[in-house]
Amino acid sequence: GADVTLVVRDPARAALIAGQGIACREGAVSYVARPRVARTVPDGGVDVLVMAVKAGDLPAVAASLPQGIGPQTLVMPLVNGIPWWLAGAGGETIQAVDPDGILQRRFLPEQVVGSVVYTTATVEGPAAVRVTGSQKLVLGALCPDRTAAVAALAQRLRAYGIGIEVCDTIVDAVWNKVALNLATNPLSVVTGAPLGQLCSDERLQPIVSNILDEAWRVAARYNARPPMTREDMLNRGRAAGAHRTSMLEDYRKGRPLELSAIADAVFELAARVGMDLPVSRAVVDMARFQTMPPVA
Ligand SMILES: NC(=O)C1=CN([C@@H]2O[C@H](COP(=O)(O)OP(=O)(O)OC[C@H]3O[C@@H](n4cnc5c(N)ncnc54)[C@H](OP(=O)(O)O)[C@@H]3O)[C@@H](O)[C@H]2O)C=CC1
Ligand SMILES: CC(C)(CO)C(=O)C(=O)O
Repeated sequence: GADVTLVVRDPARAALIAGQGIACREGAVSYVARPRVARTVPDGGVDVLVMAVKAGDLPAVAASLPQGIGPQTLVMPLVNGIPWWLAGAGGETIQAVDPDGILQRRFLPEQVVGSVVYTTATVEGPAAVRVTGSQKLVLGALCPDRTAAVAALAQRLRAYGIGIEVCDTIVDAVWNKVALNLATNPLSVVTGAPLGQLCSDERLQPIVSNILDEAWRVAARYNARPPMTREDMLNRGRAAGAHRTSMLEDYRKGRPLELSAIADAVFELAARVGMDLPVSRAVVDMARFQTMPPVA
């Protein structure tokens, strides 16, 4: 297999995983993954850097990378929401996701692999992960002359059993997933409902549909054409059944909500073209309200 190093910043957890590996459950299949474990990203010799952290942690990750992560390293952010690179190469940044412009400065568009993650994964313990349902990773080059490099990476990942779709228009795929996240993640925090219920309950499903429509209207203003219809999205959500969104998981654990990338960045891009998203804003405001300490 590939030579994989898992970067774990917590020393106790790093020692645990180095000793016993990670117990993985994928549907009915269980196995132990035994990657090499490090506390920081190795300085050199890295072909592909996978950044699977919450969007708000990306600037800190970028700031901590060693010099050895240079233009020769492909960088694959497995992160929900509007990616920093959607700002383009013009020097403008998306404040909500890249407030100091560090991501835009640290990574060249040529080295970034645009990525969209469809999975339902839950961390069950310090060295245990569970994945339910089907998984898919959509990859695409940001620059046309990097298409072959991304195709080669996809080929390698497929050989390890990862479901990969390579897409010529990764921006469309990004907006597709952003719409799903904007429509379901904040509402899951407000209601506590799992995905299946959000997309089928007669009181919640219309809210989800309205937010999907709002997100698609913004996407259209940026010339993106998300490939899924509203009904495709609702069916995907229904199929996820009792799965709780990653944002609801974070809320229940008292962790920060990933609203900057999933909501604020969409509002920022919408405002640039003179649009407001009233239903999305109302639900996002309520989700934020849920995280405030109770009034004494
Ligand atoms: N879970 C899911 O089903 C799905 C998640 N996603 C998206 O994937 C991304 C990752 O989500 P998920 O895996 O669920 O998130 P988790 O919060 O479960 O895991 C994120 C991990 O990132 C680690 N981390 C954060 N900052 C650093 C750093 N500077 N150095 C090293 N490690 C760091 C955290 O470490 P520590 O434990 O030390 O805090 C944590 O283990 C998010 O954008 C999410 O929205 C997309 C599709 C589905
Ligand atoms: C499962 C899904 C699609 C829910 O919106 C997701 O991406 C998440 O939980 O963050």
